[in-house]
Amino acid sequence: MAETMTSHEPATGKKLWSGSAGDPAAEIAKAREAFPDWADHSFTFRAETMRRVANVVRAKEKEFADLIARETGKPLWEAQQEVGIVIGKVDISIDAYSNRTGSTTFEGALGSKVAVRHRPHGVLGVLGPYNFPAHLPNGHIVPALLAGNTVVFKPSEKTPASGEFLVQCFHEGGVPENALRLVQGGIEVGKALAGDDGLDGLLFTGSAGAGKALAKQYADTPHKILAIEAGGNNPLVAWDMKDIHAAAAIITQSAFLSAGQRCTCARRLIVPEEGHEETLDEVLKLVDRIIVDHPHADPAPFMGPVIDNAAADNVQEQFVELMMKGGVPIKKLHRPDEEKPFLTPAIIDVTNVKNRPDVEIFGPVLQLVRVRNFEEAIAEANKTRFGLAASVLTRSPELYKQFWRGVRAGVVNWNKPTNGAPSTAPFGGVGISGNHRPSAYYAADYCAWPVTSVEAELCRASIGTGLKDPATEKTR
Ligand SMILES: NC(=O)C1=CN([C@@H]2O[C@H](COP(=O)(O)OP(=O)(O)OC[C@H]3O[C@@H](n4cnc5c(N)ncnc54)[C@H](O)[C@@H]3O)[C@@H](O)[C@H]2O)C=CC1
Ligand SMILES: O=C(O)CCC(=O)N[C@@H](CCC(=O)O)C(=O)O
Repeated sequence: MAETMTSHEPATGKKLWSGSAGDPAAEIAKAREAFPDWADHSFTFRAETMRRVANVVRAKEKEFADLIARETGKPLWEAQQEVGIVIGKVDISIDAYSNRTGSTTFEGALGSKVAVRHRPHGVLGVLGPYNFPAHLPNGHIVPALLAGNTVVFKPSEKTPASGEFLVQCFHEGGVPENALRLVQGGIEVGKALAGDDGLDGLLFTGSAGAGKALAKQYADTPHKILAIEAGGNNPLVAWDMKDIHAAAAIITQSAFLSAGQRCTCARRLIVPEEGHEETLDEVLKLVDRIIVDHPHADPAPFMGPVIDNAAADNVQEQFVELMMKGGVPIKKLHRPDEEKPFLTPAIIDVTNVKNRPDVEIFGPVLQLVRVRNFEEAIAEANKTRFGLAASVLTRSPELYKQFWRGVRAGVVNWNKPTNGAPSTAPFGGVGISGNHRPSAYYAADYCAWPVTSVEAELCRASIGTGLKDPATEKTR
């Protein structure tokens, strides 16, 4: 019998959704059946269908944002932003398909033409995380469908309702039911989907640990596409800022947006030993004003709860571990109600913690590291196996240049937060943050394979040398 699943509102504990886990093999079979027809449609047809999907989402914007806010706990304004990004993804992906994977022809040798065209892989799986239950899977689904693939999508087991809503929008917009299949379930269903022989590739967004497990699972199938978008232990260097208030706002947004549940959130604030106190005071003033509350509360909160009690327990344990290793809390992590996953923003000085765990604390915890000079700041920024996002706050273009060249990350920003990356650019990380298949604008790349054809309307001999001339018996 299929496993029963439920999802609960993190802010209230109320049951939001219940259903059954699905069967990935059955869904892949349906998507396989739909593939030839969907791939045979013109790109224009598929692009128009996607635009209709965007219109459906637009028409349901309020309802969708309300659901996302309730299911994830993120503030309503942030859920509204997420729905806006879902809509915007369609035009960006249409543009990206043409720019990254469209068709080109150019002159070849001996009057031939060289044509480069792209073809879809077949049936692609999409595994989504809970923190952006619509935007991130949508960021794979739209480019995959546009390129002519069909898709089987498994949302996070923590946000099944948002995943289901998203798929309904595609179907209402005219994507055939079997061209996009929904399969609900947890890790075991994810593993079964990823490992099914009928799948031509997998587009994954989630934790680095799961990414590694999937890379192992795919070791025997190097011919299958595997795109991994994982998390980070992201550094933010606050060095020599002119406007301390603005800098404090950037630091606060970087660390605590989405209650710290963005892969791009700053986890480490790296500051000069001498003269960082003013910046820190300003950050603390701002942090003290942060409202942590229900997603629909009035006044609107900056942060909601984290996704569930288990996640809150985990963040609390990681904070205590840092304290036990010698970390000095500057602003303690509080959980006002032990039964609920609301956490207040926390800052801890870990400068003297030896063997700091290089992990992603997926919650509102910022670790402060004091360093003696800018070289040390770059070295500290690179003290991680991850490599997703990094940012430097400095007045000096030279220091930014040094930072840009010295830091290993897929997103390297100057006087801007670590998060809030644009969908109009490639997005991905190095190290264990990914596998060199950046998504967002470059998602088009892994959704289609290029076919190069050297073409001529008539056969013409191309061997000119190394043959004997029949008339003279001489070698040409
Ligand atoms: N680089 C990026 O674009 C982003 C990365 N993330 C990362 O995602 C994480 C938070 O999301 P979570 O939902 O907790 O991630 P997760 O890794 O626990 O789960 C993601 C999805 O993969 C499935 N899954 C987990 N383990 C699996 C396995 N071994 N085999 C097959 N499927 C498996 C889950 O059921 C879920 O659908 C954070 O680490 C965050 O940094 C989140 C958003 C964007
Ligand atoms: O995928 C895109 O279209 C752009 C990248 C993006 O949305 N990045 C987000 C982080 C996603 C996450 O943390 O889960 C950001 O930079 O805030």
